[in-house]
Amino acid sequence: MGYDYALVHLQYTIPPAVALTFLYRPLCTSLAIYKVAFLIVIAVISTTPWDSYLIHHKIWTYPPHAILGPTLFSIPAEESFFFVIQTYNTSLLYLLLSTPTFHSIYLCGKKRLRDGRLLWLWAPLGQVFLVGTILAGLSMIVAKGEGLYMGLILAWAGPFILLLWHVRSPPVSTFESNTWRCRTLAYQFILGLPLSSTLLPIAVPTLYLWLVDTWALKRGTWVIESGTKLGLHLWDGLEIDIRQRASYLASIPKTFSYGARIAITEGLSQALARLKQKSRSFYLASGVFQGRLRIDLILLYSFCRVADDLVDNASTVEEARHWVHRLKQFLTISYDRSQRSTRSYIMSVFPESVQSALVFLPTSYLSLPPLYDLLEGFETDLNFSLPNNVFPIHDESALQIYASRVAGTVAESCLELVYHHSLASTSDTYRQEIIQAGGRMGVALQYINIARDIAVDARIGRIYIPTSWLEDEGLAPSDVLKYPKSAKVEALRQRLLDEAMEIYHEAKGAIDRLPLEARGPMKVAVESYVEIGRVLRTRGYKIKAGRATVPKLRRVMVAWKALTE
Ligand SMILES: CC(C)=CCC/C(C)=C/CC/C(C)=C/CC/C(C)=C/[C@@H]1[C@@H](COP(=O)(O)OP(=O)(O)O)[C@]1(C)CC/C=C(\C)CC/C=C(\C)CCC=C(C)C
Repeated sequence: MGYDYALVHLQYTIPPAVALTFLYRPLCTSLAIYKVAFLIVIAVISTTPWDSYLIHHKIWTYPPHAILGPTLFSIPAEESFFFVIQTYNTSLLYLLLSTPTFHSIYLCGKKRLRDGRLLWLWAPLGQVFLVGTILAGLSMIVAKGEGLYMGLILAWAGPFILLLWHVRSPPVSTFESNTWRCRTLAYQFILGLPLSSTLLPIAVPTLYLWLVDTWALKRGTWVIESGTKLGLHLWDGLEIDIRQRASYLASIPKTFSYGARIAITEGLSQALARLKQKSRSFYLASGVFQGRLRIDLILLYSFCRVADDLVDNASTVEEARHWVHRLKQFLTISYDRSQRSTRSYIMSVFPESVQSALVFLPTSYLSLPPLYDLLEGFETDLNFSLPNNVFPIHDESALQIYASRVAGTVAESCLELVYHHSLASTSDTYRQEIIQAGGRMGVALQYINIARDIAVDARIGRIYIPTSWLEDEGLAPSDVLKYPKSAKVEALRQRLLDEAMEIYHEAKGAIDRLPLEARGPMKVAVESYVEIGRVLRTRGYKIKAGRATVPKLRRVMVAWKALTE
């Protein structure tokens, strides 16, 4: 009996497991636990017979002075633990590194990789290579010579990788009322994913475990018997052993994410690109939501953004009104379940660049009133151009109504999605209380948005600060339009921020009453935006494209704090 192998774990595999658990803990969901547990079960079941065979045939031995003693099918307990901890570490690293990756957009529809490499060519190439590898492995086993160990590795790992290369998504995936034909092979998905989700989680543990292996082989903690190995060394002390690499590849959950059945790659890609380009706060927050909720929030954002932009970017008020009308018409048709012409209406009336944002709005579980009210809120913006020069936000109550229409409604829709995707059961009254608080939070965020954009809005003739507040400072709307950065306007910005913070503090407790899986991510979404308000309260904040920005590191810290609180 000895402690050598146990020490390998104590020194090299358990510390990274603890560190990765600590890092991943704020992002952990029951889905992630299921994924890791599933992979561990697969790793243990597939490796145990193979390892047991190696030990029985004395290809792989453990000196008795290096192990504690208990065995299962002749495999020392430490080695069985290795299957578990190695898979655990690699899976967690993969999950961490792929947190920002929006897997659904890599599912199908891409015949070419981004850099133009032809994907279809990879299928036969992969097949030939993997089948060749397996055959080579089998022939080395039959020859029973120095290549025996390598042969056993290739013949064992090859079929797993071949299987992964070829897993197919279901032939028909449905999303809402849209049916999309798509058959995806896993290799398309694997090759399409960013390297941070594929190569990195394989390369880092492989290199790390090579180093550990070197150390253990040198100390004699485990031994590969001579006569069964090729004798090739990557560096002094390390046999070429692709076992780790193969098992990492097999342990990466590349294919079966929650959204794996959704073949709306193109629409999702556009929605994600829109979010990434337009809102750094919500883009960061979207990374910590999981599964379908994440997808639907991104789709909701895409719809809101497109609707807002259509109205804001119109060259005349008439054109803007026209878009509001068409958007309302779109909602009416979508929610009139007897009509099946939503898609053709979208295609015939809206520009191609925005069509997918409307097609993929999940109308079957979002209610109509908040979406409709949002469009009514946009109509307020059009009143800035009325000829009588009276500004529509005349007092604080007009401001509140406006903010709850353009942002309270968005909060309501977000929360509808949270509850739709949650298994937690809550009473209607409880839910209504939360949704009401959410609406208030939306108002707070909109106040921050207005406080940030005073100068940007003034350039297009808009002032959202109530006219009555301007009067309190002895200002006329024209003063704000001309000098949006004056000391008096700055005082009004701070007054608006005070209001925003008061509402935020009132409403934020409700986030802790949300279903567990949405709490952390929702805090990240809210806190990332509120941080803009905090920045606006500090002197000498950074301006980018005319707007105050939160530095990247600070945003990440805010997200981390929100998740770990
Ligand atoms: C994580 C994720 C992807 C969330 C998506 C949230 C979402 C659907 C946002 C839509 C934003 C949008 C474009 C709305 C149109 C109207 C508008 C402009 C509203 C302002 C947003 C600012 O977005 P952005 O900075 O991109 O816009 P501009 O650059 O100014 O054009 C708003 C400030 C409203 C945002 C309000 C919310 C997202 C609601 C937040 C509240 C909750 C989620 C509820 C919290 C829960 C409780 C229980 C308190």
